[in-house]
Amino acid sequence: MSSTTVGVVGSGTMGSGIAQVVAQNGFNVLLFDIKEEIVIESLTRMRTRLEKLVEKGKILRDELEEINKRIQTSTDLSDMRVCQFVIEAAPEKLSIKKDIFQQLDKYCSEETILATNTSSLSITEIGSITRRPERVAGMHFFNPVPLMPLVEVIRGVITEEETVKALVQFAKALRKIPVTCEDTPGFIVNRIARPFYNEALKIHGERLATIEQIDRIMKKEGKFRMGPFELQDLIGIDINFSTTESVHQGFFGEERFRPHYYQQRMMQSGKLGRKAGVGYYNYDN
Ligand SMILES: NC(=O)c1ccc[n+]([C@@H]2O[C@H](COP(=O)([O-])OP(=O)(O)OC[C@H]3O[C@@H](n4cnc5c(N)ncnc54)[C@H](O)[C@@H]3O)[C@@H](O)[C@H]2O)c1
Repeated sequence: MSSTTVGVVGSGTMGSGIAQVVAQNGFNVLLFDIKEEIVIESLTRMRTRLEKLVEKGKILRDELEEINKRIQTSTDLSDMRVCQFVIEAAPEKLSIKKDIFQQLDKYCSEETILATNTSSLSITEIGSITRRPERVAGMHFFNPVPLMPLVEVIRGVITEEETVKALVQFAKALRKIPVTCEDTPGFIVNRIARPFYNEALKIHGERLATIEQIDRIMKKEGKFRMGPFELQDLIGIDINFSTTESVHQGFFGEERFRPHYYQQRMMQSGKLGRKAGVGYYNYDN
C-alpha cells in the first residue's frame, strides 16, 4: 500500500477508469469533477464495476472495501494540494485544460507532477501555462482503462527526463505497459487511428455501405475487436471529434486528417455514444 495520493481531474469515461485502476493498485485517489452529482455518479458506476469483479472472483470483498476507502471525491480543485501526482482527464479542449493547469500549478506543491490524459493536444502548450513545465507531461491511457494495458507517456519540449521516468515507473506500478513518445499531434496511437474513423465516415457519407455493414466487415473480415462506429460510441463522439479537429489543426490542416461533417452533426445532436445512451447505436445504460 502506498501513501501517495493521486489526483484525477474530470470523472467521466476516462477519469473514472483511471481512478479505479489507481485505487486498485494501492494508491489513494482524490477524484474531482465540477459538480457533486457528476462525481458521485462516477463513483457509483465505478463501484458497480468493482462489485462485478467481486462476483467474478477477480477481487475479494475485503479488497473491494479497501479500494473504496482509498477513493475520496472533491469539487474544489484546491484540494489537489495534497497530491504527489495529478492526472487531468477533462474534456479535450485546450482552453479548459489550460485553465485547470493554471489552477493546479497554484495549488500543488512544486514537486507535484501534473499529467494530462489528452488524446491529441500539445503537452508543451499545456505545460507553458504553468511555472513548472519541466514537471508537466502527457499520460495517455486507453479506453476502457481497467482493461487496456498501453499508456503513452509523452514528453513536452521542456519536460524533464526525471518526470518521464517517474511517470513510466508510476504506469508500471499500475500494471500498465508504458511507451514514451514525443509531443506530436495525436502522439502515436491517435495519429494512426484517425484514418480508421475518417475513412469509415466518408464511406458511410458516400452511401457505399451502412454503419452496421462497415462495423460488421471490419470485425468479421478485418478481425478488428470493434468497428469504427462502435469504437466512436465507446470513446464518445464529442471527444473523438475534438481529437480529429486537434490533430488536423496540429498538422496545419493536412488534408488526410480533415474531420468529417457527419461526426460534427452527431456531436451537435447530443447523440454522443454510450455515455449518452445513444450514438450510432442505442444503449441500455
Ligand atoms: N474517451 C476516450 O476513449 C479517451 C481515451 C483516451 C484519452 N481520452 C482523453 O481523456 C480526456 C477526457 O475524456 P473522457 O472521454 O473521459 O471525457 P468525458 O466527457 O467522459 O468526461 C469529461 C469529464 O470532465 C468534466 N469536466 C468538464 N469541465 C471540467 C473542468 N473545467 N474541470 C474538470 N473537469 C471538467 C466533465 O464533467 C466530465 O465528467 C480527454 O482529454 C480525452 O481526449 C479519452
